[in-house]
Amino acid sequence: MSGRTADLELPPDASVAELRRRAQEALGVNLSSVVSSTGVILQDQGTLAEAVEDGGSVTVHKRAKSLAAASIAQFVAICGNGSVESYNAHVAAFVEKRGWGSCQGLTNVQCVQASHSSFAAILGDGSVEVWGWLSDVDKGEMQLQFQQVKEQLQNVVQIQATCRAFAAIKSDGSVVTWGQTGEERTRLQHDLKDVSQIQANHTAFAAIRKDGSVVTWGEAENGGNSAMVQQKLFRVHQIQATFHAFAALREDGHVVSWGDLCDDSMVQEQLTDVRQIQASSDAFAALKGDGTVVVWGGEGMEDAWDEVQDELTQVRQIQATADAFAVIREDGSVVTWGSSDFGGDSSHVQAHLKNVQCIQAAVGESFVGGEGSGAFAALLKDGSVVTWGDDGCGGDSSRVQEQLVHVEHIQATLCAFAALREDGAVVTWGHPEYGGDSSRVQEHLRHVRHIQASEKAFAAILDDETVVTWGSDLDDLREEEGEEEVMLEESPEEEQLDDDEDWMDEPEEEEEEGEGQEEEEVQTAEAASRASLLLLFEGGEFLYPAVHLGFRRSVALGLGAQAVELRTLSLRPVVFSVEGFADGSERRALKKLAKPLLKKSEVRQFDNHPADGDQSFRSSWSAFLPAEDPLVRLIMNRSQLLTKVAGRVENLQVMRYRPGQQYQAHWDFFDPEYFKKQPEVLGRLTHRRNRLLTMLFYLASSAEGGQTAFPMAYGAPRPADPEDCSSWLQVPAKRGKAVLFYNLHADGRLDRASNHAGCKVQAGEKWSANIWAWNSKNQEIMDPDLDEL
Ligand SMILES: O=C(O)CCC(=O)C(=O)O
Ligand SMILES: [Fe+2]
Repeated sequence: MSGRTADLELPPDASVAELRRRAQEALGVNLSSVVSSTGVILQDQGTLAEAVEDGGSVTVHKRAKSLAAASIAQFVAICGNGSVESYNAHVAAFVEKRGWGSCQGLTNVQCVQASHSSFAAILGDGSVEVWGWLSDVDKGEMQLQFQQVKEQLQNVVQIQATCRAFAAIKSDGSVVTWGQTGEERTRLQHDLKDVSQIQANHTAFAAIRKDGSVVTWGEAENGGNSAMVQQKLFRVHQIQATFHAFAALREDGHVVSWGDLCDDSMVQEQLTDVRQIQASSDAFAALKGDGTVVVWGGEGMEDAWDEVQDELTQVRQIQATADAFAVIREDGSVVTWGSSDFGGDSSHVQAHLKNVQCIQAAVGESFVGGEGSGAFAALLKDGSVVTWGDDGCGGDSSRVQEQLVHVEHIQATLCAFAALREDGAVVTWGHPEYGGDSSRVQEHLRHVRHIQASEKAFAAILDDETVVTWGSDLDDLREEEGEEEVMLEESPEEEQLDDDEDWMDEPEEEEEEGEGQEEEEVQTAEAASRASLLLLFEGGEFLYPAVHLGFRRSVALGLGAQAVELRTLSLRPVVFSVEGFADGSERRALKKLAKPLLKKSEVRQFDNHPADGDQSFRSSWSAFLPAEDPLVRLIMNRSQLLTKVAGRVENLQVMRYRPGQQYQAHWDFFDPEYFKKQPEVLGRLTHRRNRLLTMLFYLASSAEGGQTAFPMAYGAPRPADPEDCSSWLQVPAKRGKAVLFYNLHADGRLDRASNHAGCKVQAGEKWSANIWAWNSKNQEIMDPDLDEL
């Protein structure tokens, strides 16, 4: 494992799971499958004796995680199995409505392309899904257009996007476009054949066809119309884009450019033997075979270049911010030109710019003619870093200079840098709102393997595969929402109304939310639209991201249905309170249905438990409700829509607790360790199959006590006393409310922090309904006989 080794001694009858666990501990990494020398994935509960011959070998695989960056206000998570989860306050609502917010719907994602405000993903079968709009106007328009072309989107191999439009290349070389592409559909349909590549700037597209000709569309003056240069556009093999123009590199080394602010007539003669083109927001720089550089376009950029032209020899690499260029020469020196706010002036650090290995650019946010700033960071061969450009954008790294040693790699957002050091630490500087301040997460930034930047935030993958994200927008979000109180207060008025026998009189409780609340939500949404964040799941199970304590999201469960609200109560275990899941008449009807069916609750016995079990462990009465009942079916469907676990829920169960009754601290998953002698249970747990989540909703609560409590929340150890609810995270069993929590991690590992209890009812009665969902579809698990642990 990256050169690390560990000696483990295990008896022949030790399980494969045990081997993996021990290896994980010893190496400090997450390991997924254990594979025999013949390539068979070994099942967890098999023994080593069965799996390996004497002197034989097994390999243990480490799951590689990757991160995908996103545009300004959105974020993309890549699940361990190549599926994707995208997320933000705006996007989430849409994704969840479509039902493929889960990793299931979007499996095998090949790539994701972000336009300014939305995403498109190519799925494994070559079809395309899109999501995420910042404004309703965009959304309506884009959705409509997408629906019109969706059927044509098969066998897609590449997608490109401008701010407002998408273009997808199909394997037969045809192109499908949607969004604001200009009203030229007929021409495009005719011209867009045999396309091999597409390049996009902010508002126009340029496609290279297999014969090297070019087809353009989109905003005409920004490159969407190439008629003026059309006869020169042949044998093109590469196109670069500024915000509003294109430059095409031909096989013969000539360059042709068109669009806004990109007049190349002054330099056309020099544009020969070009090897590479780099673009700032509005200028191009071409690196020629002889190591010189030619610049055109942009305001004042050609003049700036003129001044340094003598120095531009033996150039190896060109980098650009939005309004400046920097080149590394063969001898490791650096030459810069362009706006000093963007790093065009490096004179004050020239003495240090020796032996430069590579340059990273915080491009800056600039629109042509507008204000903005950017910076460069050069990584030297000795692992130190030199920066210049706008101080606030990372041009000034003096605050962290001493820490910038043995740097291996630098990443940049639009206005900040993060350096990964050899020792796995991360050093950040630059604009705090762009990730330049990582102090909030600094203690976690150890053993970092990889950093990734979006436009405004960073994410780091650690050696143990966890992901840490930072970027000050996230902090804003937190501050604006505030850390919610986790103990939900029960209002005494409501409690009184809910007496068991006067069901029919139960009034529908109305949420009394003041106007202040609404205002707060608007603010939160605004904050969210500015946030960039990367979230990542491993293993392909969709879990609602907990985000932070008090985080609220509204999930729409279909047309006309009221949205359900989830609020994060704990990050580990992941626990949400749920509002608006079932209404009063539904709850009353469920209770009525359950009443005649109630039996003493059972627990699935562990191997070493006496047959009659411990009576005080689970003392409630309960009933599995008939799945044929229309109401039961409705509720179960709704729970599947909410939790995105289609076809994997057990029958709905209703529980009644009377005074003194409880459910002591326990786990809802089945720990294979406890069922070694019960093959019928073990058989259901192969491939990390288990109970993924539990959703409880409270039907009636005249009870004192009876909370659902999580002893291990916030890092607490397993409780010594399984009945002591006093200091645990508690969710009151309040009528109409619900709680949703995950018993497993996304990859199927048991989350022991999900330990929970139904606290003792002191007085009155507690009625709740319970939905357990598995992480894998398996007919047998619907067998109500396989009861709770
Ligand atoms: O009743 C409760 O609050 C907890 C119930 C529970 O843990 C379960 O049914 O698995
Ligand atoms: Fe439970």
